[in-house]
Formats: sequence, structure tokens, C-alpha cells
Amino acid sequence: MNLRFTKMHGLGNDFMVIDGINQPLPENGLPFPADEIRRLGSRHFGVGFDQMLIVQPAQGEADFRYRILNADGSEVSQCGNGARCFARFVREQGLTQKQDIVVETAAGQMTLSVTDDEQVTVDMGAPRWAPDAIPMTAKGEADSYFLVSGTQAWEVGAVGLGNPHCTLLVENVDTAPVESAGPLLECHEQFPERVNVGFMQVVSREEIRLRVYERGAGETLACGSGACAAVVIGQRRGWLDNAVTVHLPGGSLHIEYHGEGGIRMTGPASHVYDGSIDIKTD
Ligand SMILES: N[C@H](CCC[C@H](N)C(=O)O)C(=O)O
Repeated sequence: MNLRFTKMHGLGNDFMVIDGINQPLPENGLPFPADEIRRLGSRHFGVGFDQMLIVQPAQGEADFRYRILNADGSEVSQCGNGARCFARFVREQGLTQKQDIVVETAAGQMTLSVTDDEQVTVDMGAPRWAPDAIPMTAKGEADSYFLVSGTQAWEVGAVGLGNPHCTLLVENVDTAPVESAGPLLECHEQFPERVNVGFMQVVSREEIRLRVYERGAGETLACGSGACAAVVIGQRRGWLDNAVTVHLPGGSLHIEYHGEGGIRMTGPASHVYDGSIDIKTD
């Protein structure tokens, strides 16, 4: 099946975006076999991406539905940078003229607002602190948890944003053990669906630096939901105020959370190129 796609990124977190409205896709289970998603995600044998985003008609009241597939072929329910690129995509493809777009994912509904200066603000929903909502196994909800692996132990905050996140505090993100601790914690037994792992350096009460080892993709240049997770975890620990600038390797996001309602994330969404490719669908 030859399909058109658009390559986009949010601060270097990159996506292969497929219009599944004007190009109806098979609806049974994954739209493509997992090994084909992995091939397409390969930066040597395919398009290359951290996540594939598939835009589909909404099943309920929302304007659209979108599906999110990590480069390892796993399907997930939340992608902050992807949501911003999705909003820009549906407007540029003429699928909507709206500036406020309601989209449904497996995690529920989100509202995306496109501002005039090409920034997009996403209401990422409220943080979920209860272990079974993250999900993680733990005796009960806590400000932090000690995760043991072999002879090592890490103190992390953990939160659900429609996808699971744990965040460690580090002195300096440049020397954080992302390559060693990232894969270990991603697959830690206390996270039954694995977890995204953030390494946070607090610069001030309004500013952090962050690196994220993403579930199903490895370290990315930016992670929108990871930035939201780090901020609310930092607020819960008393380190951060309501409005925080998050500096990631690919650029900066503005995150606001006032203790109730949704976490609001604002940042850019960039178009790279349009292409087409033959994709195996069975
Ligand atoms: N790797 C994530 C999905 C993509 C999240 C990230 N790209 C973002 O911007 O939020 C997960 O498995 O939950």
C-alpha cells in the first residue's frame, strides 16, 4: 500500500504523520504489523522517527482521533510533542480551520489551541498520582519511590499523564546516567507497562533542564509529556512554582500547572517534508 506521510518534529522529537482520513487504513488491531512500524522508524531502513502518528476520524464528539506508535512498534496513549505537530498537521492539510481542536486518544480527550505565532498550547489533562493510574506497583501513593535494580537504587517521582513517567533529580543533566539508568528503569518490574524516564536538574523555581529516556524510543531530543511530568513532580516536592520553562536538548517548552485542572504545555511544531512510501499492511 503506497501511503503519503508528513515528517514533523517538536523540538527534535520527530514524527511520521499519516493522514488516515483521506487514506483509510486497516482497522484491525495495529494499522500495520509491528515489524513494519519498526522498519519505518529505522533511521537506516525506513523514514526514521521517534513516533508514528496516525490521524483518524473521531469515534465520539471530538474533531479527530489520533493513534501513537513508538519506534519499537508499541502503541501508546499520550504524546505531548506529537499533539502539537498533530494540530499543525490537520490545519495545514485542510482537515480543519479550527484554532481550538479537540482530539481523542486512547487516554481520553485533549484540547489543542494553535496561537498566531505558530506555537501550540496543549491541555495535557490532570496528573494521576495513584500507583494504579500511572500504572506502577507500589504499597501506596507517595511523593517519591525507591526503585531497586541489582545493587543500585534510585529515588524517583512517578506520575501518569495518559502514559507513565518517573523522574529523577540530578545535579547536572550533562552528566546524568541516561544511557545506563534509562534502559534499566524503562523496564523496571514496578512498571508493568514500562515507563518513560526523566532526568531533571532544577536551575531555579521557574526553570529546569531535562533529558528523557523514552519508553519505546530511547533518549529523544525532547519529550512533551516528560516535561509535564518533571514539572508536576518538582512542584509536589516543593522545588518548582506554577509556571516553569523546561530546557530539553532540542529546545524549550513552557509548562503551567496550578494544582488543579489540566497541565498546559506550550511549544513549537515544525514541518520537515512530505513524502510517500510503500507500507506492508498485513
Ligand atoms: N514514549 C512515550 C510516547 C511519546 C511521548 C513523547 N514523545 C512526548 O512528547 O510526550 C510513551 O511510550 O509513553
